[in-house]
Amino acid sequence: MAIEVFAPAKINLTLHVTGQRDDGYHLLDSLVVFADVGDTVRVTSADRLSLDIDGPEAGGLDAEPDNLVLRAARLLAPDRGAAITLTKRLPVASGIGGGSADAAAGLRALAQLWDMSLPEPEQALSLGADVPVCLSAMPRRMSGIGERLNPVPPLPAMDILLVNPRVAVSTPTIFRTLAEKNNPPMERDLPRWRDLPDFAGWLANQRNDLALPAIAQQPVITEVIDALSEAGALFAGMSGSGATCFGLFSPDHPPAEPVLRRRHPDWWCARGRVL
Ligand SMILES: C[C@](O)(CO)[C@H](O)COP(=O)(O)OP(=O)(O)OC[C@H]1O[C@@H](n2ccc(N)nc2=O)[C@H](O)[C@@H]1O
Ligand SMILES: Nc1ncnc2c1ncn2[C@@H]1O[C@H](COP(=O)(O)OP(=O)(O)OP(=O)(O)O)[C@@H](O)[C@H]1O
Repeated sequence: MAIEVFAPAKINLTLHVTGQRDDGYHLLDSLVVFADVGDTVRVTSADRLSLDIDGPEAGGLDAEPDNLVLRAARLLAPDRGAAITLTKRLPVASGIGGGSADAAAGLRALAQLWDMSLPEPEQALSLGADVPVCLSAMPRRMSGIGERLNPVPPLPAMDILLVNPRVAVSTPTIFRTLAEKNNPPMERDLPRWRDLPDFAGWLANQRNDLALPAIAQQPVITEVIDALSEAGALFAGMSGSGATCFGLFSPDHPPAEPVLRRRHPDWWCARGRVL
């Protein structure tokens, strides 16, 4: 039996860093969505645990024991076997949760293969702060260090363009170089957005507190955000700790993607729909 689970890209539309715990982890308040752009995890029965990686972004990763898909398998059942194939389409270390999305998809696929229940969010968190939200794979307001998940008001339909300037960014380094750790959260109750322009206007007044330290390390991020705005995005920003940026578009007015691709042939670029 083969089971295939899609691992959608995670996008932090907002990312407010509101404090730091004694163990060094940061407290967040983030509006997280997913896109129909992502990796695929496929599992089949086998005596021992193995991982193959293929796909256009496979070069960025080795099938080492610390691969998050293998760590997810061992968390679920330390001694069981399965042959896992990871098709990698999301750039590695790019702020769109690739590893966490793969871990969550791996947990789903293997829980089905092995007829087990999924781990609790606290357990999933031990694989990575983004794993609980990736397990939900729905728009969520994420807080705590990533373990508290709340529903959000209905979002308008939107298309998304993801662009990565092909620079890898280390999440711990960006958190470490963030100057101010105690920033205000989003408003207590999120508004009921009328439509996409209303939502984009609201986003323009929110923040990604990791953008400044990420831009200090990789100034090209500013160029990416500008290019997305030039391509007609109603709102453009950076996801997670970068360097991937996103532009939001009305489904009726698709982005000027060919122009962007022509001007920046080296950048990774993927267009999709917000799920
Ligand atoms: C930046 C985000 O992508 C926003 O969604 C996440 O908070 C990061 O999630 P992730 O990559 O799954 O993070 P982890 O693998 O758990 O942590 C990587 C490193 O980032 C830092 N980290 C991560 C999450 C968090 N709330 N506070 C932190 O300070 C820690 O130094 C940690 O060692
Ligand atoms: N299946 C995987 N896919 C991607 N990275 C993985 C995977 N397994 C382990 N890793 C390691 O995890 C690190 C972070 O990669 P990932 O792509 O999850 O970062 P990210 O997109 O910045 O995530 P986030 O948005 O959650 O911060 C990489 O340096 C990589 O070596």
